[in-house]
Amino acid sequence: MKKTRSVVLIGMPGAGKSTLGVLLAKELALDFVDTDMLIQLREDRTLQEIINGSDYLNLRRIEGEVIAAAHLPNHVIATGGSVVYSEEGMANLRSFGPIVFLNCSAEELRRRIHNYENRGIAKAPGQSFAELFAERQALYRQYADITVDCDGRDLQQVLECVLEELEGDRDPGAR
Ligand SMILES: Nc1ncnc2c1ncn2[C@@H]1O[C@H](COP(=O)(O)OP(=O)(O)O)[C@@H](O)[C@H]1O
Ligand SMILES: O=C(O)C1=C[C@@H](OP(=O)(O)O)[C@@H](O)[C@H](O)C1
Ligand SMILES: [Mg+2]
Repeated sequence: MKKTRSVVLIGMPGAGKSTLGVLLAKELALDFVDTDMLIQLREDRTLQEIINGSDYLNLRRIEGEVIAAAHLPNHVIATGGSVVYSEEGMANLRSFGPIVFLNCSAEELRRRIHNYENRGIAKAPGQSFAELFAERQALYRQYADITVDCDGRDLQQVLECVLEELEGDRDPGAR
């Protein structure tokens, strides 16, 4: 499938996908979408309500369905941290443009996330942050076309790094 100009942001909750996504969309003159909003709109309830009303696997299942069916050319796409559990969803996202992994250390993420247990994270009950981090890190790396390290960088600096990396990644055939 022909690539569009979209850019897909992946990474742990707290990595900055939603916040950075808007800035990046403005900079690249693209539309912006946060896939968490697509899920909530389809379900007419919040992510936390989905988890409370069923469980984390149901949220992952719904997320996979929504992402696999989404048509998002020419968007900056901020995903939820659990998107990488859907192979079909990730294949669909990749058809729209490169996948950028916002890589943060566990220590930095812990500083940013204060409500790990009730933030709506799609994790197994009792799964520790360290366990979730390790499990996810492998998946983010597997799907990333571009990895940007975010520790020690403010939003503006991360934005500049992402733009620089995208500039060097213009020829998708080279990937
Ligand atoms: N590079 C950064 N430096 C400091 N704080 C950041 C940075 N990127 C994001 N944040 C902050 O971290 C929090 C989580 O950001 P958010 O965009 O919601 O992450 P995500 O969508 O990946 O879960 C927000 O308060 C945001 O302002
Ligand atoms: O990592 C996760 O399990 C999740 C992250 C959330 O998005 P952010 O990564 O934007 O916080 C949201 O999709 C959902 O609550 C599940
Ligand atoms: Mg977000």
